Amino acid sequence: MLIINAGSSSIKYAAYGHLDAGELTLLGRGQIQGLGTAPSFVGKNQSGEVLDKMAWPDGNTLSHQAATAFLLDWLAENEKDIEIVACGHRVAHGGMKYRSATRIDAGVIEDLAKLTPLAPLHQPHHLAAMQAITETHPHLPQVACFDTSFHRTQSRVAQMFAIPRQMTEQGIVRYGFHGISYEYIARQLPIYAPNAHRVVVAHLGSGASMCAMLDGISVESTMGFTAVDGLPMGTRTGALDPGLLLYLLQSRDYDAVAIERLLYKESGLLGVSGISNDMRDLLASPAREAAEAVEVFCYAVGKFLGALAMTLGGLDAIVFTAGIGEHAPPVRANVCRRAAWLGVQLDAEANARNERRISTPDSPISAWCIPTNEELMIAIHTRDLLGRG
Ligand SMILES: Nc1ncnc2c1ncn2[C@@H]1O[C@H](COP(=O)(O)OP(=O)(O)O)[C@@H](O)[C@H]1O
Ligand SMILES: CC(=O)OP(=O)(O)O
Ligand SMILES: [Mg+2]
Repeated sequence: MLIINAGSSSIKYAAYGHLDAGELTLLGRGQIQGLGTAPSFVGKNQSGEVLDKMAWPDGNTLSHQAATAFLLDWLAENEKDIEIVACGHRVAHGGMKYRSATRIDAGVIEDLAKLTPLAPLHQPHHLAAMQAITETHPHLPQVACFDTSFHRTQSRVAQMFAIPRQMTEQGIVRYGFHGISYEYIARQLPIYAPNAHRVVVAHLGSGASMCAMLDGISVESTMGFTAVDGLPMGTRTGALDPGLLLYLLQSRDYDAVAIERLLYKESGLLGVSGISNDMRDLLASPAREAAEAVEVFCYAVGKFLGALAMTLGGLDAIVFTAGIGEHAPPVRANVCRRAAWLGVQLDAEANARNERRISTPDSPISAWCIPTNEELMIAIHTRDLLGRG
């Protein structure tokens, strides 16, 4: 099975073999990361050894579409031994209709395309990947796995906006995203922290959100109807006073296109720093603006941690994952410092080494750094769905 996970700054792929006992075996994986800043590719074999890598010097111009085409060409050329029998795709938005993994056909593609305005940095790239695969492998079964599925366990109240009821009934609700990642973490955490029932997971990547889970079930998340709500992100605003948008429309000559650009592309870490949307650049920069962008980000993570702990009636553990969550000790340390009053005691050395447990052994609330694996989760759903057929 070929798995494709298009994110806002990256396209990740993995190939899994499906052996007799239903076990999934990793055959190879890799990604193009840094789309929009400094794109680079790495392809690895099943043991994690690098097979190939390259970087695009005039990087900013590599589109998601070109990156997908590059990956498919590279796989055809360099992974000739892997015969693809199915393809699983990550899809950011499933809307009201698609609540679990679904076999892709022309009707599904048409439905998902209608959700593009709700996830403009993602949905077109998922669809482009499906179409590219359909062209090269017209009979290959393809499966869509949705970021929104995991959150459908949330209470009606948690999913509601305070808007006229008929709009809620039409599906204008808080969907939540990054659910494929949260589902993977929900399966992993009991291995490390079997007694953690009330957990907040911070998926901090180019897109960033947080999820409150009770015994591995989503009860609340920071993202809403679209993937722009909640935390500030690489280029997205996060939660914003909606009155500001009205002001821009009425008094500053903004139109919908300019608003979309502001919400999705010009803001977040990039907008505040004026330097980069990549946390690595900001942590390495001596500029005051870079430090301020990091502070704005960590402040928001801390603020939402408090709110999510409230929805759980307390907190047993916090988990950091995704690009920033897995690789940026200063960000985790900053957030844990803010949560010290709640009972999070950071183990600074474990944190600096990106160890799994980053809190002290007697910390009342434990803190964890757990790498996510959305590709494996997609492979499991793809296998389960097609296996049933
Ligand atoms: N070593 C690192 N230190 C700090 N931030 C990092 C590091 N590695 C990756 N990141 C951050 O993670 C982001 C990518 O995260 P990822 O979860 O792969 O994003 P996405 O799936 O949204 O494209 C990058 O934009 C960068 O900000
Ligand atoms: C939903 C979302 O923001 O995804 P990503 O973090 O991959 O951009
Ligand atoms: Mg991602």
